Amino acid sequence: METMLSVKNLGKTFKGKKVLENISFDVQKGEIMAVLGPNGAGKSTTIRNIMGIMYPDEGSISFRNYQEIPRNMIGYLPEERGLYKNVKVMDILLYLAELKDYPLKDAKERALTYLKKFNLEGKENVSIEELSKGMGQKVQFIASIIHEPELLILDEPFSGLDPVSQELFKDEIRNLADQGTAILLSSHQMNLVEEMADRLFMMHQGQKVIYGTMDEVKTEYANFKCTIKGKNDITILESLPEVQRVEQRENSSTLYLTKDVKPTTWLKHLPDQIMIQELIFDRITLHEIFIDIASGKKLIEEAGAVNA
Ligand SMILES: Nc1ncnc2c1ncn2[C@@H]1O[C@H](COP(=O)(O)OP(=O)(O)OP(=O)(O)O)[C@@H](O)[C@H]1O
Repeated sequence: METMLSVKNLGKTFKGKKVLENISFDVQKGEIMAVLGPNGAGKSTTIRNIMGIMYPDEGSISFRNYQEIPRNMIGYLPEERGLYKNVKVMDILLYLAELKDYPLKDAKERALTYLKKFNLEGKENVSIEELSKGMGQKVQFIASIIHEPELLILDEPFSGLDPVSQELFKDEIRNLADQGTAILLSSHQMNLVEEMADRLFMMHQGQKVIYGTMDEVKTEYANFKCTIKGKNDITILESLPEVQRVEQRENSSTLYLTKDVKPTTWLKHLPDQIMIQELIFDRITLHEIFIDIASGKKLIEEAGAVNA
């Protein structure tokens, strides 16, 4: 594994308020690293510091062995969308490729390939302002990868996309990683992150709360839960061993279990009086871990930190 981006002990203060504190992570060649956190956690500030849009008060950022981050080796999809409005799709893509010293002939070929991939075939000569929001976002995504960057930074790439386009983006981001691109991704779509990220860095109020591979995070933080379909008395469910809390709906209940529960033993001891039409036993999702953190539950302190 080759480290492409290394962020060390980043700190940033705005008007006396510390918005980043001791942020450290790296991104390896060929991996998708997700930066997650609730609104205001500091994700965009971290990315803007990496991109040199602003400078950190503390810490350092390096790309491979370079002192200065070489802009033509990096692709960036900013959170704020918007390309020049009055310009044709192909013209803007070629212009941006040229700014990155990428050969025009190759850029044109790549542009056509990606326009086709994103169902924008034939839109080369349409001006940006005539495109829908989602179409514009696809063009902006193409603009961020037209020059074959070694490191790709995507700030909320899925926002505003319909489910089909989200899948297209997801597949393409995975493809790029498989071809060796190092990808740093910030997103609120937890289901997509869960499906695609190799590692994740979760932050809250400018600080690290979780850092590790998806498997490590799941094993460490995603306790088991058991969903039972059928009408049951909540007091009986709550009194079962190793049940932390119960969420009850009309005709089903979800039991959130303690960290060290052994599924086979636990299931064996379910009393006969419990009515089971269906039973699903799995782990809590990244979405649920995220909600716990964002709502300030003590999950992190209880579990300890991965890669602390
Ligand atoms: N230019 C700025 N001046 C002052 N404060 C700022 C500035 N930019 C960001 N902040 C503050 O820094 C904190 C982190 O903001 P940031 O935009 O990085 O969060 P985020 O995790 O990207 O949030 P979101 O998910 O809402 O995009 C917030 O408290 C925000 O108010």
